Amino acid sequence: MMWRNIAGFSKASIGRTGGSRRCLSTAIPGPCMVHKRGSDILHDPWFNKDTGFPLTERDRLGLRGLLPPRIISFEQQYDRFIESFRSLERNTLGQPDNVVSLAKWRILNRLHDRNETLYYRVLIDNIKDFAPIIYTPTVGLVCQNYSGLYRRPRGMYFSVDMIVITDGSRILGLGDLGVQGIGIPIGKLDMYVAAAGINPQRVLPIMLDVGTNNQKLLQNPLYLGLRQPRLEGDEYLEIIDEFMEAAFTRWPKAVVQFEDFQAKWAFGTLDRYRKKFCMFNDDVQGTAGVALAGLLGTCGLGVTEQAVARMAGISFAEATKNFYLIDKDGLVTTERSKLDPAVVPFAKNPAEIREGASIVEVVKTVRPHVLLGLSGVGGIFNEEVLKAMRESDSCKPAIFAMSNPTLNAECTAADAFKHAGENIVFGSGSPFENVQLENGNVGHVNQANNMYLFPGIGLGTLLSGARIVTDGMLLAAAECLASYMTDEESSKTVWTKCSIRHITAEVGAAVLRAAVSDDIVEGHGDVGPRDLSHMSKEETVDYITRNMWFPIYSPLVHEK
Ligand SMILES: NC(=O)c1ccc[n+]([C@@H]2O[C@H](COP(=O)([O-])OP(=O)(O)OC[C@H]3O[C@@H](n4cnc5c(N)ncnc54)[C@H](O)[C@@H]3O)[C@@H](O)[C@H]2O)c1
Ligand SMILES: O=C(O)C[C@H](O)C(=O)O
Ligand SMILES: [Mg+2]
Repeated sequence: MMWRNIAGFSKASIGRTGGSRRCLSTAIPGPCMVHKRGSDILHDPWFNKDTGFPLTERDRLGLRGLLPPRIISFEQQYDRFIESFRSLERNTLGQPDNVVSLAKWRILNRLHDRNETLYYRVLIDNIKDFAPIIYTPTVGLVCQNYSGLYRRPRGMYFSVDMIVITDGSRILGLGDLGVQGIGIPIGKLDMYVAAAGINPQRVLPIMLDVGTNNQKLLQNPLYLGLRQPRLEGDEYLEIIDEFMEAAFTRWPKAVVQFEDFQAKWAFGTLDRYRKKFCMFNDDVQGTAGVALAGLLGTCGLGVTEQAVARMAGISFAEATKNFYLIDKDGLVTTERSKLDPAVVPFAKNPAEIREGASIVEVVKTVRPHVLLGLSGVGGIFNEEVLKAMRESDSCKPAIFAMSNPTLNAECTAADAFKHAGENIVFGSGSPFENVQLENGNVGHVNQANNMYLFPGIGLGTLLSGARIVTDGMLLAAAECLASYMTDEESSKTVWTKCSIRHITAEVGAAVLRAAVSDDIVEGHGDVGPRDLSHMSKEETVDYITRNMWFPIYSPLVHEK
């Protein structure tokens, strides 16, 4: 673990460091804002500016001689990095996708390890190109190879706002990856920095190593985690309980995001903690919100409100009649033994459609409007299933292949448009290129990934000071996201067309305002609960936006 010495940003500590004898004096030097000197600064990615250190800082922080004399501006450094990245793209043309993706991840990761300000700036400005590398789908490949790729730990911090925790038991659709799953909290928190403007000094990725049941990893001599089977039952829960108590004792105002826990623990831990701690489960709640936004969005903006109103107007039992749940054993009916209580309301009458019916049978019988894939199994929306969707009762059927990473998607975008028809709405968890259709139009791909929701849920909750995340806050987030999908042909990609920070600010504001409605806001910093409740929608968006961190080099010494 790396301990970052960030002392020196408060007035008191500026006073303490002011007389540091290690500051080489020029005229009448002002105080230095950092305790570290020389190579310690260059090796700290938070402070490091590489060749961008101005002369005053080189003098006073003991950097002369450690850097080449020429000063390179931030913009030049930025352009140079982008040029190296593009040259890597050129040099790896024609090589296998996995090799290229990992090479791209390495060059970004090396920058992250060296200079965080530059790293986050290139990430924010090029989020469309870089999110698929630091996040889904390449992060899956990184997790699979993590023990071999590992170079340097990612930190320990003084103050924490956002924690993303995993136990590594269900990493994307790749199964149990043990400690190598740490790549997911790191990737999610990078998205928190890029999309929500959470200060990278205040995020904490956590991997709880409770063992792994992945035999290949247990036998791999390079595997970095505990070589023991996963803890189970009460022993497991005691560890999670201890973590939650410790985290909230240390950082009572933090928000904890549970990520990629296997279903068996995802639902149980959510029930156990959601009324007690400020936490949510991204895969359960964030994903439900994205799927809901997608469903509302496919109705078109005009009818979204009506759809919500109608949904609110019917009972849960009525609503479940419209859903057909298929798992690895086929369609779930009441004939199934040992039904999970959460599944019971969805179980169909076997007289209507047989127990265990395949996806294609269900599609042919039900002629659904929407096909939603969260199976983790690549390709199960095969040609036959997709062709059956042509008989959908909807004139604009929706196909969401939400499983990650790319190879685990239920179908590709190209296959969906080719087999199911050119009138479909397509969404996928991992990015796909838009598809050139035979009729000359473009088949638009929406990225139906919780990355459009969790940053706003986390940021809105944090800035509200709420101590729990309510259903109202989650529904507000989904409805807000749905409003970004319009029915116009040209705007089908609108989720990705708007800047992700813009979407996050709006989603965050919706979450915060829902927390106000639920009367649970406690305020954040100088902004009290009354201030929050008096803010208009626009003022709330503005408040959220003003609280976003942005990467620029800060001066490390006072000029005077
Ligand atoms: N796009 C997103 O934002 C997003 C969010 C969360 C999860 N996911 C993806 O969803 C996938 C599943 O995650 P999860 O947490 O729901 O996993 P899970 O293990 O809880 O659920 C998988 C389900 O798929 C069923 N299944 C397995 N094989 C099947 C088959 N051949 N046919 C039909 N059903 C089958 C299983 O019975 C199970 O019910 C993963 O790939 C994950 O990456 C995507
Ligand atoms: O990580 C992602 O890309 C989305 C989601 O949380 C998943 O588990 O697949
Ligand atoms: Mg996940």
